[in-house]
Amino acid sequence: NWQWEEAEMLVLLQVMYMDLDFLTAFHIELEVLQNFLFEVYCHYNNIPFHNFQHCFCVTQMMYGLIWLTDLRNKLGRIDLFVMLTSALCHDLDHPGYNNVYQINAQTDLALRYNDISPLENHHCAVAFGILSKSCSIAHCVHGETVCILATDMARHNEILNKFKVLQPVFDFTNKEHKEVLMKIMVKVSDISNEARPMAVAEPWLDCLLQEFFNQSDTEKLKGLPVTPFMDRDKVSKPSSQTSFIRFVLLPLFSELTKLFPCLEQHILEPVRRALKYYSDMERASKAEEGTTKP
Ligand SMILES: Nc1nc2c(ncn2[C@@H]2O[C@@H]3COP(=O)(O)O[C@H]3[C@H]2O)c(=O)[nH]1
Ligand SMILES: [Zn+2]
Repeated sequence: NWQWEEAEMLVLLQVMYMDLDFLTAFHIELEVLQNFLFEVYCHYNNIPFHNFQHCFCVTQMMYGLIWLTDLRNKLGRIDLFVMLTSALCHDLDHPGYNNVYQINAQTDLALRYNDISPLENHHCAVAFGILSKSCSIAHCVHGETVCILATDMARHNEILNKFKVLQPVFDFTNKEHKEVLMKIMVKVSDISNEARPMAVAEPWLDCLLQEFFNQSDTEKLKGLPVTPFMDRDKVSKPSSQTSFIRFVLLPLFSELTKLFPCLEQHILEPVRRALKYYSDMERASKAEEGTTKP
């Protein structure tokens, strides 16, 4: 992904919408789609991680997953449209400071949304604003809200557990089952950097840590509680990744792979390789620490 210019990413997003037949199915004029995509681009901030490039990667992953899992023949066109559009809009106007910060710093967003998923509610509100300008794209806004709100990691276990329970009896025609799968697909796409080749994934980790450290530095400056996994004095690249992969990525990705075994090589294997890479790095840095200590 690092090779694409912003204008190229906009064209690629357009191709994804065209390729999934959304323009014909929903009578969307090409110019309306282009204006919509440009508005989305304008509403992402220039911050280290939650920027337009992240939005592009998440949408691209969703597009890839839809093809790999043959969801075109399992879900309705509108469901696919909701998933791709949710991926596109899921971090709109992200300020670079997470929900915990919003709540502790009592920001306008936290006050507006009563401390309940302030960021995700804001991403939805900004998405509404953009979607309402182009009504031929504003399909099933309810579905998009549900999927975007599901990206709050505070709800991770709730959503994963729901999916686990449905897994053995999963039915693509059941509305409730479908909704949980759509949430899982958006969540998987959102945190899928480690499923990409290492040369792509590692710079993303640098960007994420830059945003994390920026938040914890601000928390220290303002005397707010310091978010431990963002503290530059406590986390390193390998420590951050080994626990994230073990406790978040592998459990989530394995569950989706049970429903779609073909995903094993695409999302599980690269993540296992990444775990080995960062575990080796962690061991090496511990060994080095051991030899340099007086
Ligand atoms: N440590 C770690 N956290 C990640 C990674 N990818 C996503 N996340 C976290 O997962 C979260 C998903 O929702 P957010 O975008 O709020 O913030 C994201 C990060 O906090 C990763 O590769 N490593
Ligand atoms: Zn995201």
